[in-house]
Amino acid sequence: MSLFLDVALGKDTARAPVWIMRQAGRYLPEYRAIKERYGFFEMCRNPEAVTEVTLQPVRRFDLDAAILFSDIMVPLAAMGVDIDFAPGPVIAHPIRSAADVARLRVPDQEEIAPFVAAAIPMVREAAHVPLIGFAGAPLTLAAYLVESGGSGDGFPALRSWLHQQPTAAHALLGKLTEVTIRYLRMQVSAGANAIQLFDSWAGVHPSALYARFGRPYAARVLAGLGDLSVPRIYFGTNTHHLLEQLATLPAEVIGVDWRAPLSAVRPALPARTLQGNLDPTVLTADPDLITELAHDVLRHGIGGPHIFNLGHGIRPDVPPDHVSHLIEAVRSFDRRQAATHRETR
Ligand SMILES: Cc1c2[nH]c(c1CCC(=O)O)Cc1[nH]c(c(CCC(=O)O)c1C)Cc1[nH]c(c(CCC(=O)O)c1C)Cc1[nH]c(c(C)c1CCC(=O)O)C2
Repeated sequence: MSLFLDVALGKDTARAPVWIMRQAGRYLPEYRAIKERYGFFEMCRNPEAVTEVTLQPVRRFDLDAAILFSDIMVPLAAMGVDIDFAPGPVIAHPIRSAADVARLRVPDQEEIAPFVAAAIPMVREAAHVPLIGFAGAPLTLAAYLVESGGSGDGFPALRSWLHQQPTAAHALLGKLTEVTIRYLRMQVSAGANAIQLFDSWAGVHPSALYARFGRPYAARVLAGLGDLSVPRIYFGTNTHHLLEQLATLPAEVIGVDWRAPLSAVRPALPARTLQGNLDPTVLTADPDLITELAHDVLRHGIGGPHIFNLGHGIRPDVPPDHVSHLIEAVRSFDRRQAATHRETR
């Protein structure tokens, strides 16, 4: 086993394992060099490029896990969606009607992303740490499909659509759920050691809407992997109002964004490993401040199993040296000693 998998499966260890969301990305010069050669989407579809880019951060840094290099939008191409990246996803024809939904294909497990199936064993062969596979959660994928891209202000077109066309919405979410289960099962059978379900925009919805269109589909995806004995991580941002609902998801690990300290979230999520949650902008700060704020996160993580991560993806303006510094700060923190110190204070 490994520190990352032990903690993901609920072990409360002296040292917190660490990995970083978007750890392969534009802040790394070696990533930018490969992207220049292929372009982003081509890179995602080339097994050698996927393998190389997945390995870049684990070669450079002392990380406890690798994450498959891909994008949550990748499996949607096999459903017949016309996608581009600029750099965020852009959908040529937004999905808005029952007929749009009906046209979407539900491909077999082997058809969804054969290049990912080819890359995973190559990564496993070369990596000395476990590999996290991932997919987007149905409601977050729907956000891009309906909005036809990203949104700076809470995906209003999606939220309107959920109110206007609930039947079409449930049909879309049902198809996305089925494809996502197949896609993640493929990743695990190819060799992924854990999976993360990215529901990045879960938090834009009021609790009642998330209860109808979000949680049930995320729960179905996670339950659909229940027989595979790999840890399941569910990650969303801005989810403080949804914690009661997250507490009943079939996931071993809940990812938390940077807004609230882990100690404030922990009581609502009993018997779960928490993952997070340093504010990503801290990585642009002076190294001494990085250490101080990373140790704050670690102190708030005491009281149950904790995987250290950022509260969302790493940003392109981060100097790679600051990442090495952060990992060193996490490594040097003894959670048992800090807990004793806290009790005797
Ligand atoms: C919402 C979402 C997307 N993609 C993803 C999410 C969920 C995670 C999150 O909330 O951040 C998931 C994702 N996208 C990417 C990964 C790689 C694995 C990793 O290192 O974590 C993962 C896990 C690569 C990527 N996906 C994308 C890039 C940048 C593309 C480039 O290099 O030009 C990378 C490295 C493009 C992308 N793709 C998406 C956006 C919003 C963007 C643009 C944002 C940005 O500029 O960083 C959709």
